[in-house]
Amino acid sequence: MYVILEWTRVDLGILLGAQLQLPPLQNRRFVTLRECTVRLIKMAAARLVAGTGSVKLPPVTFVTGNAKKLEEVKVILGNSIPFQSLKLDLPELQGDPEDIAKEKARLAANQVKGPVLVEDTCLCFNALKGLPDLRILHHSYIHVYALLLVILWIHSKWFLQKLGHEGLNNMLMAYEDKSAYAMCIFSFAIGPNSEPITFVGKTAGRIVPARGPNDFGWDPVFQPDGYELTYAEMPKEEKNKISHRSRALALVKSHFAEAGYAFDT
Ligand SMILES: O=c1[nH]c(=O)c2ncn([C@@H]3O[C@H](COP(=O)(O)OP(=O)(O)OP(=O)(O)O)[C@@H](O)[C@H]3O)c2[nH]1
Ligand SMILES: [Mg+2]
Repeated sequence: MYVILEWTRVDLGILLGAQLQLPPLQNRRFVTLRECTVRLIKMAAARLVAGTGSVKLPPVTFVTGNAKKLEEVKVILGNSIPFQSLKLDLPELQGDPEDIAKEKARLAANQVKGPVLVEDTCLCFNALKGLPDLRILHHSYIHVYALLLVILWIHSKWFLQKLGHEGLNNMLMAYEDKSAYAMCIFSFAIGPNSEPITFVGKTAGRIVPARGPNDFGWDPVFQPDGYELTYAEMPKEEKNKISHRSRALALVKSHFAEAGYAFDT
């Protein structure tokens, strides 16, 4: 209640808002009791889970074998979370995307023996019933060519490389619905023996004939809703504002702010 009363005083309101990660005041003078309570409970719960206040963590290791992902993560995270990167080729797992991300985090934490962040990304075609984990088409191929199941299961990355952008478009040729969404799941594990948690970001769009530089996966064929440009054609800053990756990382940042982890520097 104290928070609510004092929130109307802008100076203290801003201070408390920063502490509680409340939405900025902007056009409103009040913040609801519910918002404050939810934030306080989430902070307390996150701190309890993290055991912070007493535990100091080494910097988080972002584990990926993908240099383009790393480039984007560096820009999006900036200095918000102390992290270093490690290039490891983690196995290309199959299954439910959140389970994949968690398993990647477990594998990475076992190798790093400390806090790790990993991510798993997929492109989902709505015409193909938004098949869960249409991770660059290997699942959609399964949908269309069930007999290739075993081969595709094994060669998910190889499959993307072989199919190419034209192949992605051709897959939807029989469908009017070209809509799709890009999904990114980050998973954070505090160490080898802790249960990883996940953060999901999605961006809706559609599949178009390839346009723009061809230096990152399916960026040239994915045009986000509300834009005339594909991810590949957009300036990087623009993609980073609306991307599946930045949306997932916004949740990661909130979690770190709420948990209040203390880091060794
Ligand atoms: O056009 C794109 N825009 C993106 O924003 C994006 N993010 C990932 N990808 C590609 O999608 C597959 C995911 O597989 P993936 O999540 O297992 O990644 P990866 O194996 O490359 O790295 P990692 O698993 O070591 O982190 C890989 O082929 C990535 O190149 C993207 N393509
Ligand atoms: Mg991978």
